[in-house]
Amino acid sequence: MEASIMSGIFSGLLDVKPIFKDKEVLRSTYTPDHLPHREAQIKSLAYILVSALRGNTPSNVMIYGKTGTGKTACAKFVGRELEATSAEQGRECSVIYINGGIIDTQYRIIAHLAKLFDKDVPMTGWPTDQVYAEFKATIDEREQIIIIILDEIDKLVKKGDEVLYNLLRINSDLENAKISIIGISNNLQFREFLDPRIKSSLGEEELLFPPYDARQLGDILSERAAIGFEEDVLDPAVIPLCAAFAANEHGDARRALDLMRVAGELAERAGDGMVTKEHVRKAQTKIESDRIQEVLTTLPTQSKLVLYSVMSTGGKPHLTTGEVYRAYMNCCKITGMNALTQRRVTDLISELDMLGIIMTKIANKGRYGRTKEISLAIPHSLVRSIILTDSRLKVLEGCSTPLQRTLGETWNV
Ligand SMILES: Nc1ncnc2c1ncn2[C@@H]1O[C@H](COP(=O)(O)OP(=O)(O)OP(=O)(O)O)[C@@H](O)[C@H]1O
Repeated sequence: MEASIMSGIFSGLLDVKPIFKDKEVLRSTYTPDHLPHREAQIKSLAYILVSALRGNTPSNVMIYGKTGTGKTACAKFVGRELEATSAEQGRECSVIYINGGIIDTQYRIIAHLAKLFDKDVPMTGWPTDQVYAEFKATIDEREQIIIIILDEIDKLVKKGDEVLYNLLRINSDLENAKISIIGISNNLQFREFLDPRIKSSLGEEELLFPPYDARQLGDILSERAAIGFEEDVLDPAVIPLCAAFAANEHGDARRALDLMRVAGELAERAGDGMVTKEHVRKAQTKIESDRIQEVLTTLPTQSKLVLYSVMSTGGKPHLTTGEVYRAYMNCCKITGMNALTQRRVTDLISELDMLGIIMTKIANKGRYGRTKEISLAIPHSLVRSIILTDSRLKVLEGCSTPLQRTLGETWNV
């Protein structure tokens, strides 16, 4: 009996017209075989790396560009082609991808590289010199060229630049193997922070990836849609709308692809059989709200407390920094957390403003001078639900009334 109910549920769902042919190709982790509007950058990178096919060490390269401009996709694509061509020629050339935001210490990077070359190095515990020595000895057993793509290289350097310095000068200790680095960063100011010794060898070559415009994003989406969606499920207005939304932000192809995929998921879940402009608009709202949820959950506890203080003062539309600070001090008392200075809290307020969670505006109060007015930019319920999952702040649950009283008024929460 139960089995027949279950199969009934599934057969009902299977009757719905499928939207996706292959959803994976609509994700940002997928590297397509064709990257429209990046021909020039791909050619430049190939021109630099072709030395490897002649047995020479390619120059190191830095790739700059805002998020979603195809830096990673192009570097991986050229890397894949290089490995395939060198294999055809019988040359040893490997291209290794490392995300510096994930593998982010010198030790872990070298241990990870050593492991890729079958040298068993523990992920912690050895002196760093020993890990380097093992890695160098292993790769130098053969004549080979190793190209390391270091994505989010700026995050890596934030924790110290020794690893870059050491990798960039490793070739002088090697006889047979040679290493080249491709660094990727979406921080255009990154170069300015670098030690001059690193700057000159890392930036031997530099490539810039400009943002896409709406027409270019439209072409990228059309190629992806052709392999990712079933035929005739996209309303013709969907791709131009996704492209226009993403071009408005900053020409981010990842955002455009996410919009198109999420719009498809919403259409599929509703059993609509066709993706329309309405689904794209809903997808835009959903992505934005998911982004805010993520930002909220990863905020440091003190920032959460400041945000809660803004919310706890409830219906009052525009708060001054002083009012937020008084509410904050009260929240500190209730939670037993250390109170920061008003100056520091003002900095945290500015950070929350930049993240789009609160709004601040400077108001002119005539002879009283200028003052900052603060209000919440997201629903109270969202702040409440996420903030209160932080165990140190849980005690604030249901404390809104005392907080209002500290401001001497009774606003509605
Ligand atoms: N020219 C293009 N053609 C097809 N797909 C593209 C193109 N440019 C970017 N994409 C796609 O957009 C998504 C994001 O691209 P990618 O990860 O390369 O961006 P990025 O510049 O490295 O961004 P970030 O700095 O955030 O890592 C990927 O799915 C990628 O395949």
